[in-house]
Amino acid sequence: MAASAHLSRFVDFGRKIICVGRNYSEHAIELGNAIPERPLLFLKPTSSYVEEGSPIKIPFGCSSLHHEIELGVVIKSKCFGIKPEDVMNHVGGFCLALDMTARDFQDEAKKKGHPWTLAKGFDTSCPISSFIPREKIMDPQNIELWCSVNGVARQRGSTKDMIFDVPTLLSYISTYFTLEPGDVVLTGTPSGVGPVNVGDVIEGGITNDLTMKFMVEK
Ligand SMILES: O=C(O)/C=C/C(=O)CC(=O)C(=O)O
Ligand SMILES: [Mg+2]
Repeated sequence: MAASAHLSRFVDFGRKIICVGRNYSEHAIELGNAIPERPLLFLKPTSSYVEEGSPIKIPFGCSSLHHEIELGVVIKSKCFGIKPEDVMNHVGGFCLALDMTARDFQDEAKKKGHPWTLAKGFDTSCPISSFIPREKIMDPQNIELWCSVNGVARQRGSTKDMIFDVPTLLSYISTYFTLEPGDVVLTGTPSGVGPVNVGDVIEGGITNDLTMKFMVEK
């Protein structure tokens, strides 16, 4: 099946987008957070997906929209309570994603002890690349991720530096959520997150391989 057909499958299935936060110590530190002892999870609705060719929209009232480049893991088969050594059998492939974050909304929510739903789950908060078949990424812990804004480098990191690796994350998540075909797990962002404004062009990629480009609009 063509890669694009796989993409429409996982988007059309419209299951869950499970996100991991603070999974790179340099990023946890840059925002003044402690290193987590267990994976920190939150969800985005599938209405947050946006594909290349459509813009990222700044949510109403947001004055600090941040980019976060992340490796996404696409689930191919239903599983629950899976051990780390078995969980990769349920992975169909990967994708690149931006966990767009209304940082001002998030800061306010953090102060009040409120959930991050508005900060992380608004429409267009999950720009996503085309599907990357599993065979193209033999080792998900050896991927270089980068992100630039208007051609200026902002983020560059290696998935080697994840605090919790992909099998550990998926196994942990599957202890609490049934993972289903089409679910996407965003594995956290390396350091270098920062603001974007109307008219900016965000590009992201995996070294020497897939790239994606999104324009920011009001
Ligand atoms: O706690 C914060 O201030 C911010 C945390 C995040 O936005 C977490 C992530 O989404 C991430 O690390 O990728
Ligand atoms: Mg993130």
